[in-house]
Amino acid sequence: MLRGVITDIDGTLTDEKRRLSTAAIETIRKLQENGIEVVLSSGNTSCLLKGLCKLIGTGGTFIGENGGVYRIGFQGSMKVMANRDIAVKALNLLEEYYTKKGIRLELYSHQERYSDIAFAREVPVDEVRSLLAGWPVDIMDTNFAIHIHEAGIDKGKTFHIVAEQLGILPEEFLGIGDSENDIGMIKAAGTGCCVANAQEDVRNTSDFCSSVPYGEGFVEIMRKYFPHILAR
Ligand SMILES: O=C(O)COP(=O)(O)O
Ligand SMILES: [Mg+2]
Repeated sequence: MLRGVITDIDGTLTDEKRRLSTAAIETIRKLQENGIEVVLSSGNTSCLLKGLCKLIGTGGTFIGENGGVYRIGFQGSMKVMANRDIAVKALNLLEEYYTKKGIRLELYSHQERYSDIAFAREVPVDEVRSLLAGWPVDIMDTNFAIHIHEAGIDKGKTFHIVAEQLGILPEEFLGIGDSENDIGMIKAAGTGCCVANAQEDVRNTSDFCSSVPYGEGFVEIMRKYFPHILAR
């Protein structure tokens, strides 16, 4: 039986311009009010996630920075899963290389990150991967940003810890997302889903993919798996 939902944010609850779907918010509220634990899981920062949990109306548990940070409930203290130093060193190398080419990387929320670094997708991710070949880091392209963090961290690994602390088995969760940073989480959840705009490798990992994209796709999937709560 499903007891929890772990959901990506950008591209799953939002559209391509990062605008939240109000229908998805309503759906999350109904799930949470009916005893389904909804966990937000994003590449974004803990600052943003803390606000979103409150404003959307979840139980306060989140995973941020692609698994690099997490918190259990509103009262939990935030835990950091990775050493950020290696990501910052990798960034220094990239900045040195791109500055010589006259390119300035646009960093995202640099001061608010505890475990990773993120920047705009204005340089080819394959080039970033080859510049950092052999470094003990993972590089994620989320369609919204390029992220770098210490190797071995991802939403899926941190999800296992979060599920245990919530007292819900990973198999009792529905996991849903849209891009490569969601694959570990979608695989780890008992039911793995993606929205119609998902990257090809995410579609191939999922048990079910919605017919419509973004927030509407999220709602379609929740109605399919929680018909008793979300009957129209
Ligand atoms: O922060 C990003 O790059 C994407 O965030 P997401 O994991 O919520 O899609
Ligand atoms: Mg996403």
